[in-house]
Amino acid sequence: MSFLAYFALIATVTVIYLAFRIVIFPKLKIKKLKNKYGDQVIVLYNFGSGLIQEKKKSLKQQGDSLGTIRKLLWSNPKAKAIIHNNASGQIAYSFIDPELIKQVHQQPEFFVKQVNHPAVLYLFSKSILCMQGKEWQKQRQFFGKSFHFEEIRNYLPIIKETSQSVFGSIKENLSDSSQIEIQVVKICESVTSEVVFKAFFGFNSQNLINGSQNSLVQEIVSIMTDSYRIFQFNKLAFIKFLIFRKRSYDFFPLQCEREIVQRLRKVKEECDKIVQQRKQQLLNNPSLYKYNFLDQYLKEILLNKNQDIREENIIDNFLALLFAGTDTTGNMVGTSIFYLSQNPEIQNKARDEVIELLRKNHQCNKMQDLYEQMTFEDITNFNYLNSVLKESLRLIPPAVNVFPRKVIKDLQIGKFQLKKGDAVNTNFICGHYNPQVFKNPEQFDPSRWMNANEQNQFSFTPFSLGPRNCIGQHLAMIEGKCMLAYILLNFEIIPNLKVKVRKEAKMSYGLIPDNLVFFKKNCKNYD
Ligand code: HEM
Repeated sequence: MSFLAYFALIATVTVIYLAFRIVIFPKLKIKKLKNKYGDQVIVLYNFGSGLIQEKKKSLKQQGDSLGTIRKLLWSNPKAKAIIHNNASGQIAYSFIDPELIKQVHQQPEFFVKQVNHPAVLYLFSKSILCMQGKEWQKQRQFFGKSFHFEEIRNYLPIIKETSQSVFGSIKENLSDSSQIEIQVVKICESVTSEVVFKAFFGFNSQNLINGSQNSLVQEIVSIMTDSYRIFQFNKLAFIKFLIFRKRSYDFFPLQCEREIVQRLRKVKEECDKIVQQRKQQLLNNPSLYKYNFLDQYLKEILLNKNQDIREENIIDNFLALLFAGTDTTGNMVGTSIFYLSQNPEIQNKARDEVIELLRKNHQCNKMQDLYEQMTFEDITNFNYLNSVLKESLRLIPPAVNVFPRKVIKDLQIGKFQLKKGDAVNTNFICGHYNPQVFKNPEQFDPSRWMNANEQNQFSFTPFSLGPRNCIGQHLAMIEGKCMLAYILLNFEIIPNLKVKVRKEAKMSYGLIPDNLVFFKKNCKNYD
């Protein structure tokens, strides 16, 4: 047989295999499942892309990536799950019913996290985010201690100082009468990313990477965004991803993929330099240990000789915290700032709470002094501000899609029989907009959270649930309240009426464009 004939044969077999895997198998299976479960399920098939295509269409037509899903839910009130295809032809269940979501997340032994994105794997495969089983348990136990609610008070000085430095520089550039357009998520992310960096390494991230204008943190955040964009907008990269999945950077790399890999390598090398330097310092002088993640790691390894904690996990875990804690928390605070701008009464009420509580607890009047005196206890007592953040998380949960889970043993979830190899995608948005739990679900109403009866822990799950829930949730809420307290004390938040706001599910779910509000110096007299 000639080379050409071989090539034609292989190409034909590949096309037939892909047609079966991506089109015929999922279509038949979805039809079968619809017959079996009837109106308990909504079914969706999108050629080669699963829900990704549905979200793109929905953003274009309705200005909300999740608009179609929301409409489907409302027109199918009996549905407990959406069954759809994933990009690779896998069958995926997205449960709607909170009880079923709870059952999935409380039985992690039946699932593994399915992480296919090559950049995510390159950056985090040896981190808590991607690990499974016993390895994950060890990491979670070690990290869990530092993220305990009471431990977060140790990071408050870092959070206060970073918020003040970022938002304070905006204030310095404003005269009493002027106002300035604010890129809300971008500015909030510059706080949240720096907080993770400082909490991890104990100093700030000003050091530049050779050849880049960015600080180390900015470079990492920008690599993550760029690598997601490649899949979104480069069709060739996406097709390669469908075929090679997590190895797609390894085969026939495109120029843009090569660049990402180079940048990833550089970032890891920079982080490694920091770790090695600190290790040497501590070996020379153990009395230098401080309260930060890196020193705690090195203490376990060098002093306590803990075999479970390994040096090779340090950088991946730092990158994982940065990935998990920057964009999410930035979007939560950015969304809150947007809603406060749209609702002046709520904004005033939140500001009044902060000023009254701080004045009651401290002997000072000026906004700057109040912020400087603010303690961990004050922040935990900002109940209304807490409700503002929760209401933003309900309406626009930044982590709307958790990593898909792959079923590793057949199991029953409610009436649904899940087979080994199926995927489970969780869409928290469904519970968050359930009108039976939240009256007027589309309305931004923080006061609903002041009434404890209205809370339903399984319908409101922005931080996921079960043993693999968000380890950084207390840190995120304290950061959020601290940033909002600074903003409310120092600025009036004014809506940018020129922008047409949309809701996009990309790396996080959030509002676009980013220039959502103006800040004006708060010159009111509160005496
Ligand atoms: C508003 C802010 C945040 C939201 C909405 C959020 C949401 C979530 C969600 C939904 C998960 C589960 C993901 C999954 O199972 O696939 C998760 C996991 C995680 N989050 Fe967060 N997160 C936030 C902030 C943070 C912060 C500030 C940090 C740390 C600096 C953090 C670190 C992590 C880590 C390490 C995991 C993986 C935990 C594990 O697998 O054991 N998150 N987060």
